[in-house]
Amino acid sequence: MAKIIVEKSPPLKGTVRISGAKNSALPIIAASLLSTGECILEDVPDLRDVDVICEVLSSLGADVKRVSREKLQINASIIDNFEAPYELMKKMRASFLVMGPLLARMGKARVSMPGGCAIGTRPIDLHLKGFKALGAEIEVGHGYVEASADKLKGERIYLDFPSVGATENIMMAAALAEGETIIENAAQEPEIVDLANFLNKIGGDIKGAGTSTIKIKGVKTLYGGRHQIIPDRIEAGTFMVAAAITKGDIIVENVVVDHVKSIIAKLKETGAEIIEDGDKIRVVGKKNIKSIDIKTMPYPGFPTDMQAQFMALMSVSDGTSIIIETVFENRFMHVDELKRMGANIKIEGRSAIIQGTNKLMGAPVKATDLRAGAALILSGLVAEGETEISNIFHIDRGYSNIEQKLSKLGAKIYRK
Ligand SMILES: CC(=O)N[C@H]1[C@@H](OP(=O)(O)OP(=O)(O)OC[C@H]2O[C@@H](n3ccc(=O)[nH]c3=O)[C@H](O)[C@@H]2O)O[C@H](CO)[C@@H](O)[C@@H]1O
Ligand SMILES: C=C(OP(=O)(O)O)C(=O)O
Repeated sequence: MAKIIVEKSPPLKGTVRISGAKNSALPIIAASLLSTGECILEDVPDLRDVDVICEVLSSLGADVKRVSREKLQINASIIDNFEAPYELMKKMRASFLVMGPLLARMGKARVSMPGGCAIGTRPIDLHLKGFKALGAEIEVGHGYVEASADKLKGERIYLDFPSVGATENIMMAAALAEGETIIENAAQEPEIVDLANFLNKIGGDIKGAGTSTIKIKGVKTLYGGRHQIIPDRIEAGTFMVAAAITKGDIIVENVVVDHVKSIIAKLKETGAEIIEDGDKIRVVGKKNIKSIDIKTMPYPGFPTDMQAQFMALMSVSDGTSIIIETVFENRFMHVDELKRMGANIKIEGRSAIIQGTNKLMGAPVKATDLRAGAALILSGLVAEGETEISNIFHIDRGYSNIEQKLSKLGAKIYRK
């Protein structure tokens, strides 16, 4: 099994280009199932998760081609299967996003239950509540969810929590429903806006994405179209933390500044200097990293997907920090691994109390999930000696060419 080795590195310097967002690409690829024409998607990141969702689409009968490293051509004019099997679903939870499009397009869907994962149980009740409200009959059994409807009908749906996946799945199902669907307490993440923009480009009628109320007028047919995926705000944030933790000077380019406001605000609190310039952000790390408190929240709050990376940064800060995780109930798996490297962290319920130290030590550690893996790489950059990270398939789910991108900035990192 391959490992990533990170050695204590000099302050990182240079420019890094951010790839398209994983969390936009996945629902947009799933949404291509709604289209009867050809969809061309640009800036699709070269990631394991993207390969998996493409495999799911192919298994349903869609024609999916990677015409170049970051460009996909999807033709779902013929879909001859409405079942997404366990073998593919178990590789990635986000595969459940094909449920809404399949139901809308075929009137039927049979999709394996996604199951829990390292960061929490991650139920799908809100997705199912939405499908039911649109008129679908739902049956759950033998590890599968089956949904069927002669015709989906628009309805007003209130989400008890602004779930990203449920908002996306309901939005996709409602795009071809009869009449208007209103999602209240919808997720407001930039990836929701990107999905709505894509659906509108191929003939959909969606308003309000990016606010807590989304109105979807169902249309009869969705056609083909071309769309460029937005930049990955979490990849951008991870490199911004790399600049701060190594006390380096990095320009992150291809980033929407508005999407990383909370990350910028928190980095400034740690003392880092941030210079915004169009679609570029320069982060200059300072000698002294100030301790700060963080609470993860749905967008526009501080993203849970940046929690582990900031914990790595707080581990080498000048005082005591508190991080409260409110989005996932079990997203502290990286704590034990960071402690193996000398970090001083205590968990109390949903809070982590981090006492900064100036002495992290390289150690054999394992990536327990995607962002945990990123946090271990960041810690490895400043730890004495060598950090050997296993279970790196998690990292490959969401970071494209991470060793190459970091090496170009001067990091000592390689895969063996
Ligand atoms: C592919 C993708 O875009 N993944 C992102 C998406 O995941 P995902 O779409 O799975 O995250 P959700 O917003 O749905 O989950 C947030 C919270 O809501 C709960 N919940 C969710 C659905 C449901 O039916 N019932 C329920 O209780 C979850 O267990 C969790 O505690 O948003 C998360 C929160 O920003 C990010 O961390 C993930 O990177
Ligand atoms: C939790 C994440 O992704 P997923 O929802 O695909 O597991 C993530 O990107 O950090």
